[in-house]
Amino acid sequence: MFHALKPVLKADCSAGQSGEAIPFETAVAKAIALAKPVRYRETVSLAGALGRVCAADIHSPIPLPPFDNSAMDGFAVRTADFEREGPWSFPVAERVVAGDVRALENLDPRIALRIFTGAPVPPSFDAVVMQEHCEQIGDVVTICERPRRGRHIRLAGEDVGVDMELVRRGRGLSARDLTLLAAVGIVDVQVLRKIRIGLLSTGTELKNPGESLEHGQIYNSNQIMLSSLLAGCPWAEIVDFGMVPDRLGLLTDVVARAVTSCDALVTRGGVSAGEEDHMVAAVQAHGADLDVLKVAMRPGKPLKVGRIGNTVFAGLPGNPNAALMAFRQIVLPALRKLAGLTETQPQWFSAVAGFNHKKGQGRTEFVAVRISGRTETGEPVLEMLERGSPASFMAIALADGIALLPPEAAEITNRMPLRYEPFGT
Ligand SMILES: Nc1nc2c(c(=O)[nH]1)N[C@H]1C(S)=C(S)[C@@H](COP(=O)(O)OP(=O)(O)OC[C@H]3O[C@@H](n4cnc5c(N)ncnc54)[C@H](O)[C@@H]3O)O[C@H]1N2
Ligand code: MOO
Repeated sequence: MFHALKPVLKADCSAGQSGEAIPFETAVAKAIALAKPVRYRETVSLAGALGRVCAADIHSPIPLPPFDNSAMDGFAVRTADFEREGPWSFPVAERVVAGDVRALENLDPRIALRIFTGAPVPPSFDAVVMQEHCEQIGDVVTICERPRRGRHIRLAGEDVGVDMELVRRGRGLSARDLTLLAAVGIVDVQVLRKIRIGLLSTGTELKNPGESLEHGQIYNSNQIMLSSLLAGCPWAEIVDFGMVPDRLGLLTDVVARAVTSCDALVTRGGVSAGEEDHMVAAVQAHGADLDVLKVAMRPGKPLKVGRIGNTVFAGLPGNPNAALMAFRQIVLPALRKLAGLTETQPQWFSAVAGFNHKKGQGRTEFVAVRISGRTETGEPVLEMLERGSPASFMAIALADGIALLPPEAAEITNRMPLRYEPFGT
């Protein structure tokens, strides 16, 4: 007996599967354009500033080094004292160690000073001779080679000048930035507040790892994928809305909570064409304005991006690799912009294909790849894993990174230049 079939296509195609897919680059530009950077600032200590977004340009309050100092253990001398031919002998008048705060001025002519690495070089002394090139007997040092003026002296301000720009606003503070700030004595920095990102998985089939699985059910893997990716983003704070079955009313309720408390809402699943896909209807019930409805990319085609009032909305497709690629390539750049970061895009490296692959022309494809070798010039040769299936977990788990297969190509042939993004960047 046959059941009456429900019509599959809705007249208004509200899930957004109707219409042309927009090019990948256009989708990235639209997603970035709709994210407006947060403005609220807070002050944090250097110890808590790693990865936070610098809110104002920072200039150096002092020079580096702060004073002329010795780069070697040895003897400080005045090059004008090296008259006629050597060797030259000088009485050793003082011992200057690192941290010596005495003002050693008006010292006698034709003397040398015992000096150590990092110790201040007194005025009028203009070279340091390494102790390996000196012979000290009692209080007299003998030097055989005439030193060059300035030799082994690190001059005040030669590294960093007063007022020099150290870090620019919009930069995610790195360990190297914080090292520089500590070196000039800065204690705390103004950063932009963390953005609050709501995470939500939808799917009646989903169970949490640890729960028992019945036929037809699967474990929710997208949740940990996204929370782990965002755990590496110190400029973001996660609000976890858990898992919600594919029911419009329930989804609408969660969206209502998310828009009042989050700067962005990132959902997974329920954005495709079937009548069990309610995510779009749920956000539209709250007046969502969607700029991206369908992208000429694989995987990730059904990605939705827009705004629900002041909240950025990203509806990732449920297929794990589609969620991963759409998140990394389109949603993450928008979230980075929202957090106030100036650099939003992934960093691509050049590589070459180590495979042949027929692809859809006009579509940008992202495939899991492994480095199988190097060209003569050192570029990675990429092996494509699992033919780019949007639902393969193993391919992504085994991959070294992602290759971008450009839309203009209908076929990728061996040794074709490709863009490659290693995982971990
Ligand atoms: N008639 C059409 N069907 C589909 C189209 C289409 O254009 N027309 N697009 C396909 C593409 S491409 C993708 S990608 C998926 C996206 O679908 P949804 O975003 O609606 O996601 P679901 O249907 O809810 O799930 C898809 C797939 O992923 C699994 N899933 C969902 N959530 C999770 C999770 N948290 N962890 C692990 N796996 C998850 C789910 O069980 C499904 O197998 O639509 C195609 N269909
Ligand atoms: O976006 Mo889908 O993953 O291409 O199948």
